[in-house]
Amino acid sequence: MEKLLKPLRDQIDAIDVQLLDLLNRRARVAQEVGHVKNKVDAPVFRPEREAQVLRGIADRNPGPLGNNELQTIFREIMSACRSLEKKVIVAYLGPEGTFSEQAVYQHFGKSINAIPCASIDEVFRAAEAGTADFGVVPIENSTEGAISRTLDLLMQTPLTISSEVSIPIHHNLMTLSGNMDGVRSICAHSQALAQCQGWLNQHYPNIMRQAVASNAEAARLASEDPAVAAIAGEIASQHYGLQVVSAHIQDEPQNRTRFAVIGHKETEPSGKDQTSLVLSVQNKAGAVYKMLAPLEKFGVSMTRFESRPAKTGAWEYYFFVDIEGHVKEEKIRLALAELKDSVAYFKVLGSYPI
Ligand SMILES: O=C(O)C(=O)C[C@]1(C(=O)O)C=C[C@@H](O)C=C1
Repeated sequence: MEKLLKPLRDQIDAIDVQLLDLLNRRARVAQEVGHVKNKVDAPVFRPEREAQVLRGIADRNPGPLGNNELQTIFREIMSACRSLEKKVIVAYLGPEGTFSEQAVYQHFGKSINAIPCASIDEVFRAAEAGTADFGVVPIENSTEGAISRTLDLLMQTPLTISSEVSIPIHHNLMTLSGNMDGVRSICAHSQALAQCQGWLNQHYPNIMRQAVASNAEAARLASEDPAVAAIAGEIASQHYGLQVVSAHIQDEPQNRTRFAVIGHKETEPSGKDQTSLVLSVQNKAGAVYKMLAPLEKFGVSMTRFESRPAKTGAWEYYFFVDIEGHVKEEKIRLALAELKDSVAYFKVLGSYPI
């Protein structure tokens, strides 16, 4: 066998030499880009450009490598090249081992400084104060709906949404021993407990459930106490030395969470974008219908519509609306100008690639 492998491995070695040369050539060009940007104080991280590069890879890919795998590789190549210009600092809802951390690396690649924060509020503060270039916060879960704290803070912040990341959420039940002998409580973030409640009711109806600050915190508790089981993602089990008792216990197999990347910089059009808005209208018959009329008039598609109580006690609502297109596109500009005139509250949260 070794005899057959040798010439094939020689081919791989020769290709790797070429890849090495090409990667470093690419990195040197990125350094030049960095010098050009430096002169005019332009942002290093350009989400619209990275989205275009990744789309281009998928469009031109002849295989046999899959688009997802190639995009993961190119994400890391860009992350490494970008770090030669500047290592971006990203604040996220920690501790380490959470799905938020996974979202951070999926979006920015590994060549960054990732800073775990204790709360969603702290992520906003870090990005607002400039301690971090960007913040990553959960915005919506496909099973449990909106993350209300994030929506409330998005309304108040001067930051804009510069990108969005969506990741599959797979929950696992884990303990130190890998079985449930002697376990008296199951700990997780309240969202995770809610996302697994059907499974828990069926399999462990008599074990107490306890909501804690994060799934990673639950994993940390389980790593210190054999009577505690945690529900968390795979990274947390590795991080805290736990064994998975049951994998993929979420009630909804397609469970996903969307994260917003927030920062001071607005994202330029990438050719395939969406815009997030917050709107409200007076509490009158037909007001919501009228609010949306300009979108229909200019042929703008709405991809999300979510209402939140305005906390006035008067049955008034804020509407979180996503539309297709970028604020810099003529059609969107016209539709929003008209919409703005007809509503009581109007805020553009950001335009970013989809
Ligand atoms: O095109 C740029 O602006 C670059 O800085 C290069 C590059 C890349 O490696 O392709 C790196 C960082 C940016 O976020 C976008 C792309």
